[in-house]
Amino acid sequence: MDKVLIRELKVETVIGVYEWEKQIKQTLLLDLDMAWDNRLAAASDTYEHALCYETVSNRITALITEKPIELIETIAEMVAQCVMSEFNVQWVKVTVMKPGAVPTASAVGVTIERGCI
Ligand SMILES: Nc1nc2c(c(=O)[nH]1)N=C([C@H](O)[C@@H](O)CO)CN2
Repeated sequence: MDKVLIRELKVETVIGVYEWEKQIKQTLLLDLDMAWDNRLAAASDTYEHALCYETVSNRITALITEKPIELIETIAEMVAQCVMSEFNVQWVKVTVMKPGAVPTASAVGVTIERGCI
């Protein structure tokens, strides 16, 4: 199955379980793999048939920054549900990384897959 990808989408937001985290913004990095049949867009060279990674990126950024969230698991689930319900994507893999959360790791994170191909 074809896919449309977003890599290392950087979102600054209030995220975390501890009190001090609720007072600051931190950086999240998101990777998305979205199942999408790219043949129609390619054959017609028509934007309307493409899954627009820019539109998806903007929507996800708005969604994540709407309100404070505690867990990156919640972010991953929100993003997956949004992409499937608003963009007609049948399968999505979402990775949410929180660089800096564990100083001795370059990043920590979660990955989920939702839907079926
Ligand atoms: N599985 C998770 N573990 C932890 C999370 C999380 O969102 N998912 N969050 C924290 C704290 O917010 C941490 O990032 C503070 O540095 C700890 N563990």
